[in-house]
Amino acid sequence: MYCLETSGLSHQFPGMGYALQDINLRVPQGAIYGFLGPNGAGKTTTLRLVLGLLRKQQGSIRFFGQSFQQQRSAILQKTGSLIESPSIYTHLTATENLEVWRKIYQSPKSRIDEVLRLTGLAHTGTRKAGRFSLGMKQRLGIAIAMLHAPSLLILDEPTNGLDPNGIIEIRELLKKLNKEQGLTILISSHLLPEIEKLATHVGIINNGRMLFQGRLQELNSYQQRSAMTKFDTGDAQQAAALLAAYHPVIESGQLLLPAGSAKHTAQINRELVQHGMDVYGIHTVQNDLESIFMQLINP
Ligand SMILES: Nc1ncnc2c1ncn2[C@@H]1O[C@H](COP(=O)(O)OP(=O)(O)OP(=O)(O)O)[C@@H](O)[C@H]1O
Repeated sequence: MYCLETSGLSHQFPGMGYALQDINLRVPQGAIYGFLGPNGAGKTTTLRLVLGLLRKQQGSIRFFGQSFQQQRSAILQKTGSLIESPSIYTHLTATENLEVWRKIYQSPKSRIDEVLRLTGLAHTGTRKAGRFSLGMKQRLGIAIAMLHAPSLLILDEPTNGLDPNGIIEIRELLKKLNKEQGLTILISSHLLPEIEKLATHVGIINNGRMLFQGRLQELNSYQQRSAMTKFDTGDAQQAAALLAAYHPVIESGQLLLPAGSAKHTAQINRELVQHGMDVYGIHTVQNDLESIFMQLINP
C-alpha cells in the first residue's frame, strides 16, 4: 500500500498555464521519498495540494489507501508537515513553543520531551527560539510536526538556507526517524546530492511534469546504462568509421561508445589495432547522477 498516492493531479494558477500536469505520486510505506526538481518545478504546489492547503482542481489524492477528500481529518491526524518556514514563536523556548502546539493537537504532555529528544533539542533549556540557529529552528519545526506522532512526514525543502553542518544534522535526523520510528518521509529538494544520500525512492519533477519515479537504485542503473567507454586514438573520425556497428559518437574530438563488458572493450581495442590504429588509452565515462538529472530536465 502507498502512504500517499495521487492520480492525474493537475493545477492551474489564474492567468497562467498548468503549474502541474498529471502528477502520479507514489510514496511507499516506510520510504524516504525524495521529491526532486529545480526551482519553480512544482514541488511546493504539489505538497500544498496534497495537504489541502490549495484547493484541488483535477485528479485524486489518497493517503493510507483512503480518499483525502472523504477522510481529511483522520488523514491529517496521521500526517505531519513542514511547508516553507516553521511557525515558531521567537520569544518562547523550544518547550514553550511545543506546549502551544501540543494543546492544539491534544497530545500527551510526555510527547514534548520525546520530540525534543528525537530532534536533538533536549539541551536547549531556557534559550529562546529566536536565538536558535536556522538548523535548530528547522529541527523545532520538525519536532512540532512530530507532536501528534504521525506515521508520514511531509517536508518542503527543509534544508534550504542551511550550512553544510545543518544539512547533515537534518539528514541524520530524518534517517533516524525513518529507521527507529518507522516514519515514512516525503521530502522535497532541488539538490540531487542531498536526496542521493538520503532517499530510498525518487520522483523527479520539472515544469510541472513528473520525469522519473522509482527506487534510487533504478536511477542508479539508468546511470550505469548510460555509461560510455572512451577510446583515445590518433584519429577519432577514422576510428568512428571503423566502429560504425558499435554506434560511436564523437564528443570534443573524443570517440565514445556505449559501455559493454571487459571482453567487449577488448574486442573493440583489437579491431582498432588490427586496422593499424594506435590506442593511447581506454576509459569508462560514467554519467554521475547529476548529469542524469540534468539530462532529464534538459532533454
Ligand atoms: N500562488 C501562485 N500564483 C501563481 N503562480 C504560482 C503560485 N505559486 C506557484 N506558482 C507558480 O507555479 C510554478 C510552480 O511553483 P512551485 O513553488 O510549486 O515550485 P517549486 O518546485 O516548489 O519551486 P521552489 O523551489 O522555487 O519553491 C511556478 O511557475 C510558480 O511561479
